[in-house]
Parts: sequence; C-alpha cells; structure tokens
Amino acid sequence: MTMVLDVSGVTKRFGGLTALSDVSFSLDRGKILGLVGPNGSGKSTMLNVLSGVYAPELGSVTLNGAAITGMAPNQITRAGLARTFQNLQLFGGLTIGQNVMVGRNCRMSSSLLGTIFGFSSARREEDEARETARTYLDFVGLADRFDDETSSLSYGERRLLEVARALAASPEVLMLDEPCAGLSQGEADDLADSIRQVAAQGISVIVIEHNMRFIMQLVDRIVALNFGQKIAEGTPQEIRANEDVIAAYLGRRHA
Ligand SMILES: Nc1ncnc2c1ncn2[C@@H]1O[C@H](COP(=O)(O)OP(=O)(O)OP(=O)(O)O)[C@@H](O)[C@H]1O
Repeated sequence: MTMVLDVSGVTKRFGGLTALSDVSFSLDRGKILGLVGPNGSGKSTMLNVLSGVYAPELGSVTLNGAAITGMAPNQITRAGLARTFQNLQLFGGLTIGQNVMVGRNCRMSSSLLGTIFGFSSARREEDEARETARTYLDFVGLADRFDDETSSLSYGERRLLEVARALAASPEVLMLDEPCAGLSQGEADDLADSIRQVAAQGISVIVIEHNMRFIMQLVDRIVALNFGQKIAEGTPQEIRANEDVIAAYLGRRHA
C-alpha cells in the first residue's frame, strides 16, 4: 500500500470553538475514505483545511510526503488535491464544457493573453483542455451536453458536472462534500459506480455524506468525528457496530 495523504494532529479553532481537535488519519492510493459525523462535528472544516481554505492552528497535512499545510487553495489543487463543494459552485455564465475546462486551468501554463492573441502554444493547451473536459464529461455521462448552458442541467446533473470539473485537475486525491445532496437514489447509485471507477484508476477519494447507505456501500474505511474529535476509524462494518458512533448520532438526535 502507498500512503498518499497523511493528516496528523490537526486542530482548527474558530475563536473559542474548537472545530477540529488533534485529528489524524491517512489515506492509501486508490482507496475511498468516508468522513462521517453528526451536524457540526467538523467534517467540512476538515475538507476546508485539506483544500487550503483554512490553515490549522496545529498539525500537518502531507501529500506524497510533502507538506501542504498552509498552502493556498490553488497551490494545493496543483499539488494534487481537488474538491467539490457542499453548495454547488459552478459558473452560470459558462457552458457545461467550459465549466470543466476551468477545472483544467491549474494544469495549464499559458497566460490569458496568450489565449486571447491566439498563440499556438496557448491554442494547443486549450485544445488539450477541451479534450480532457470531454473525457470527464463522458465519464459522468454528460458528454453530449458539452455546449449546453449550465442552467439547462438538473440539480443532480450539476453535482456530476462538479465531479467532472474536479477530475479535470488530474488530482491524486478527490474530495467530495455531500455529493448525494439532491440526487435520487438511482442517481446516487450511478455516482457510486463512477467514484469506484475513479478509485480503480489509482485516485484516492475522501467523501463526506449524510446518506449512510451510500457511504456504507462505497467506502473502504470510515473516520467518524464528533465535536471535532475523531471517535472511531475502521471498515464500514466496524463503524456500524461502534458504540461511540451510535451514541454520537443518537445523542445529537435527542439533543
Ligand atoms: N467559518 C466558521 N466560523 C465559525 N465557526 C465555524 C466556521 N465554520 C464552521 N464553524 C463551526 O465549526 C463546527 C464544525 O462545523 P463543520 O461545518 O465543519 O461541521 P460539519 O460536520 O461539516 O457539519 P454539517 O454536517 O452540518 O455540514 C461547528 O460548530 C460550526 O458552527
């Protein structure tokens, strides 16, 4: 097994609130990890730390052995971590294909001027980005919609478009924040198939999701958080039977 991502002792505070407290876990190449926990347990904060939105007060994150803690989000994407967002973040004024090409931008060296003045190197890169975008749109079943307006997509299709855009960055680790929100069970099952194919290509995946059926059938391992602390880690079967996890979910529901 090759470890790709190592999260060690991460603590993140917002004023007096400790959103993450000394959280550690690691992720091997081509494996799928589920991050679960009740509302407010720190899942999104962890994704935001990993993707560079927040710098942690303590702890470190390494990707292939190199520290990425404290890097800016665009540097982290270039280093190999790409993500989708809980609240969709698509560009409404761009076509579906252009939205995916934006995701490829971090791998392009041409300047905007080069593109505007039609330099041949810029044109080549743009052609390559277009091809990459087509490949990933095909992967999520949207290839025939390349030139359509983003607004023509259903909510579920927009989620798939976000996944295609993140994949266009050629990540080593793909992070999905509640990818099933707004999807039908059928669409969620199709998405699970696509994520398995992503992992089979050697890309590691971290997924936050409240849909437990989806998580349990999809992931290799689960890290469970509660009040910012890691309370359990194990296979889906182990987590399902873990008393601390059960108590965390029941406790929040009663509260
Ligand atoms: N920018 C912020 N400023 C202040 N507090 C924050 C901020 N972001 C998150 N928090 C707090 O940190 C804690 C963890 O929040 P986080 O969003 O990471 O939880 P979560 O597990 O993703 O929850 P949910 O499942 O509801 O999305 C919560 O108490 C939340 O209110």
